[in-house]
Amino acid sequence: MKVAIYGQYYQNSTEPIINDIFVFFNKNNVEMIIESHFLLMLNERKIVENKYKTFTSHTELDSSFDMLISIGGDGTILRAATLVRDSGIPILGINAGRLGFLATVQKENIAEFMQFVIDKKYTISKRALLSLTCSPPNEAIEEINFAMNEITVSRKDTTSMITIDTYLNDEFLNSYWADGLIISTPTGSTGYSLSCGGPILTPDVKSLVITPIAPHNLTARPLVVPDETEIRLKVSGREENYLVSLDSRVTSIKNESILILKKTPFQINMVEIPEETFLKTLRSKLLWGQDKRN
Ligand SMILES: NC(=O)c1ccc[n+]([C@@H]2O[C@H](COP(=O)([O-])OP(=O)(O)OC[C@H]3O[C@@H](n4cnc5c(N)ncnc54)[C@H](O)[C@@H]3O)[C@@H](O)[C@H]2O)c1
Ligand SMILES: Nc1ncnc2c1ncn2[C@@H]1O[C@H](COP(=O)(O)OP(=O)(O)OP(=O)(O)O)[C@@H](O)[C@H]1O
Repeated sequence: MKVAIYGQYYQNSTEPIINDIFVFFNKNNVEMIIESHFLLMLNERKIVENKYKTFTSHTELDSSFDMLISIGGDGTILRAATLVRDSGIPILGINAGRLGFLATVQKENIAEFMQFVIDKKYTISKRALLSLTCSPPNEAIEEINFAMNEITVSRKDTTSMITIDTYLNDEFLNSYWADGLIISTPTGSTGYSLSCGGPILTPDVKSLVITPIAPHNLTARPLVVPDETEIRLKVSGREENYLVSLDSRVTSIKNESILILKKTPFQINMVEIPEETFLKTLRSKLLWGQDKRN
């Protein structure tokens, strides 16, 4: 078995996590290839010997890898997805962060959960992604053109709201007058969209959510549409530019550009361990069942 290991940060809590993973995988003859910046951080603190092979970019992650293990929070998983891209390599997230909606394996139970990995007792949860075409083209988007959570347009350099003309499959939907608009995948429905009043979708639902950010038309509400829908946006406002973000990556776009959002032809495979299902994560992160009155 061959796994890629990825993390963005080093903190004191990293050492025991790394220790648990490395002891377990070495004992079970699992080959580990470590992302080069992460290995450098670990080497500097003398946590890991220098004998491990490294990878530096997505081009080195091929089908010979069985899995990528992401050590961090949800932000680290979003970055891990940009390494894996369309290779199909499943991602398993070990939660060293705070919320850990996507990074589901808790750091306290690493050996137990890694045994599921070795025994192949896990399922794959396929996550639909969104991609963006911008006219005129925008280079910043083209390098990594997909979002696992959401694509957001939002106002820039101003408190003045923007107007977002929105079309679904060429049919006019609405002109949102708002701080911005979020187009979320089912995965992203528990992220930014949820904070703006959007519904939660389970990851296997074949839909997208269109959620306005603080709309001034008070009747504007989150809308769920089929994920085959082509969504076209045109933004206008007092400033010349506005922001577009794909998950954590942000760029500036000129007003009146045409944005077309579509589901990508590939998906990201997330590893789901039997005891750490989406519903269990939902219950625990949203504190469902904690109200002692029922
Ligand atoms: N007001 C908000 O809720 C808000 C604002 C901006 C961005 N975000 C989210 O943050 C993501 C970018 O992450 P970052 O690390 O760069 O920013 P960050 O460091 O500000 O983290 C944002 C928070 O969103 C959580 N999060 C991310 N994806 C999630 C998901 N699918 N389900 C539930 N929670 C999720 C993370 O756990 C973290 O607590 C965006 O894709 C967006 O979904 C949320
Ligand atoms: N490799 C790591 N080792 C130890 N702690 C980490 C590591 N990576 C991340 N963390 C901790 O998790 C925090 C958040 O990480 P990250 O940016 O990946 O997630 P996030 O998007 O903020 O999500 P979350 O709210 O789930 O933590 C970091 O500030 C840090 O405290």
